[in-house]
Amino acid sequence: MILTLDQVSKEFGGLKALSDISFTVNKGDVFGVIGPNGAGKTTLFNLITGIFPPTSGNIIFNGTEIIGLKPYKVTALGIARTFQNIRLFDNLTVLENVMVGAHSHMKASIWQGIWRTPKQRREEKAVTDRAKELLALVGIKAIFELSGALAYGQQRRLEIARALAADPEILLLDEPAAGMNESETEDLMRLITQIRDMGKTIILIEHDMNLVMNTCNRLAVINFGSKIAEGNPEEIQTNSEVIEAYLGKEED
Ligand SMILES: Nc1ncnc2c1ncn2[C@@H]1O[C@H](COP(=O)(O)OP(=O)(O)OP(=O)(O)O)[C@@H](O)[C@H]1O
Repeated sequence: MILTLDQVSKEFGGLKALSDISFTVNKGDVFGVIGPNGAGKTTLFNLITGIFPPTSGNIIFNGTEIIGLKPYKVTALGIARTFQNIRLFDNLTVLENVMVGAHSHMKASIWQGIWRTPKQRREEKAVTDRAKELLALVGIKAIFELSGALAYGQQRRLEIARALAADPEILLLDEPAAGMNESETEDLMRLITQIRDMGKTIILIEHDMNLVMNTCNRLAVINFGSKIAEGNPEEIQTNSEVIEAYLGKEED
């Protein structure tokens, strides 16, 4: 197992956003988290990535408790994410946006930054080369354009490249298909499978059930902050409580 959530709860004031959520993600999983709007899915990602701590419960990554760690520490340990609302630096180029994602892995100190030692130049070149590889992986060619000039679907793929630049063991994707058309979504499905084949573990929040059922090997269903089911896609699709709470309804 690579990530374990043990009875994790989160309250905001009087609102219980998550109640006693437990599940285990294994290395190489594409683990889906699904459920109606407002169920608590993004809150789950915020807890895993250290945006805020849980009210109670524990989160264990590779045998280490990660509760209370700052987001940059969680990233440095090996968990990177994308956001539901795209968060790119529009005034940086596509390539620079990915290079920013590698920041937590750059070893050269600020003094080396000023004097630009050979070590730093070597490191910079390695980061640039890696960023270009990742952009090729996600299929973006316009690497010297400002990121704001990219089409929406491409911006979502750029976010994935940026998260991968941190070389995470686990990649958290928050609604990566949101706003994508059918062919963009199909490309995304292939990309997710490719990233898994690179040895990464993926946790995916997504409303597109075709994508979820075709890419995930395991799923947890959240409803009103509680986990109502966990299983493989077939088990989830035939679970009557899940159909009642979520799958039977039209989602936006
Ligand atoms: N920082 C916060 N402060 C207060 N309440 C919050 C905060 N973050 C989330 N919530 C509340 O927690 C609940 C769960 O929200 P969350 O965004 O996790 O749901 P979600 O399942 O990701 O929904 P969606 O599919 O619409 O993105 C909601 O009632 C939301 O208003």
